[in-house]
Amino acid sequence: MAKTTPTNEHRALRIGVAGPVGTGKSSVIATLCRSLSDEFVIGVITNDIYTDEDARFLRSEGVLPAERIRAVETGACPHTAIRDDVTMNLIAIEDLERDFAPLDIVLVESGGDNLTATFSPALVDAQLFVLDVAGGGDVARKGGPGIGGADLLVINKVDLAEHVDVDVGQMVADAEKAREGRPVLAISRKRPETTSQLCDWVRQLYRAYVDGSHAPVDPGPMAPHFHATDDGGHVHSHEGGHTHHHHGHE
Ligand SMILES: Nc1nc2c(ncn2[C@@H]2O[C@H](COP(=O)(O)OP(=O)(O)OP(=O)(O)O)[C@@H](O)[C@H]2O)c(=O)[nH]1
Repeated sequence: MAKTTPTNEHRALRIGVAGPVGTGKSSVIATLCRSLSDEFVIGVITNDIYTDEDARFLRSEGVLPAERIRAVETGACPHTAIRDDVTMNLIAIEDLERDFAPLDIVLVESGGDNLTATFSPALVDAQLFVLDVAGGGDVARKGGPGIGGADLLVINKVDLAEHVDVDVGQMVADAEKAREGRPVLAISRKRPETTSQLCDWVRQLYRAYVDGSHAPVDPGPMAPHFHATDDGGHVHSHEGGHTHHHHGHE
C-alpha cells in the first residue's frame, strides 16, 4: 500500500504554566525547551499584560528558534485571557500550530499573577502551577485552585531555601496535603537532577496525551480577588463569581 504523507493527526499537547509573579515560570519554560527540544518540537505562547517581555527573555535564552515563541498582550486583565475568554490565546496557539506544523507541545505562560490564576481546560490539556520558596514556606498551605488542582505543583528555587529559612520537606508535605495526592516537585534550575524530574513528568504526560489516556482536569474557577487600583476604577463581576476593579474607561 502506498505510504500516505504524514499528517498531524492530533494537535499539539498544550501545557499551561501559571503562578505568582517572579516564581520562575519563564525559567521553567526555558528549562523544558532546553532539555526537551531534541525529543519534541515545541512552541511557546507568553501572556503579558502590556509587553512582550517574557517572549523576549525566552528568545534571548536561545532555547528555541525565536519565531516559535510568540507573545499575547492581554491588556488589563491577564487571567481573563487564560480562563474566561481564551479566544486571543486559542488563535495564537492555532496560528503557531499551523505555521510550524507538526508541533508536539505548546507551552503557554500566564501573565504574572497572584495565587488565583488557573487556565481553562478549553485552552490547555494540562497545567502546572509554579510557587517558589522565596514566597514563604506557608504559601502551599494556603491552597486555592492552582495550588490544589493543577496537574503538577512546582516548588521552585529550592537552592534558596536555606537563605529564606524554608523547610522544603515541610513545604512539599503541606502541598501534598492540599493536593490530595496530585504530584508536587521541588526544583531548582541550578540542580539538574530536579529539573530532570520535571522533564520526565512532561514526557509521561505526552505519552498519555498521545495514547488518549489523559483527560484535562479543571482546577476550578479563580478565587474572588481584587486588583489594586489607585484611580477611579470600577468594579464588575465575572462569571464564576470573582470581582475585578478595572482602570479607566470601558
Ligand atoms: N536562585 C534561583 N533563582 C531562580 C530560579 N528560577 C528562576 N530564578 C530567578 O527568579 C527570577 C524570576 O524568574 P522568571 O522566570 O522571570 O519568573 P516568572 O514567574 O516568569 O516572572 P513573571 O513573568 O514576571 O511573572 C529571575 O531573576 C530568575 O533568574 C531558581 O531555580 N533558583
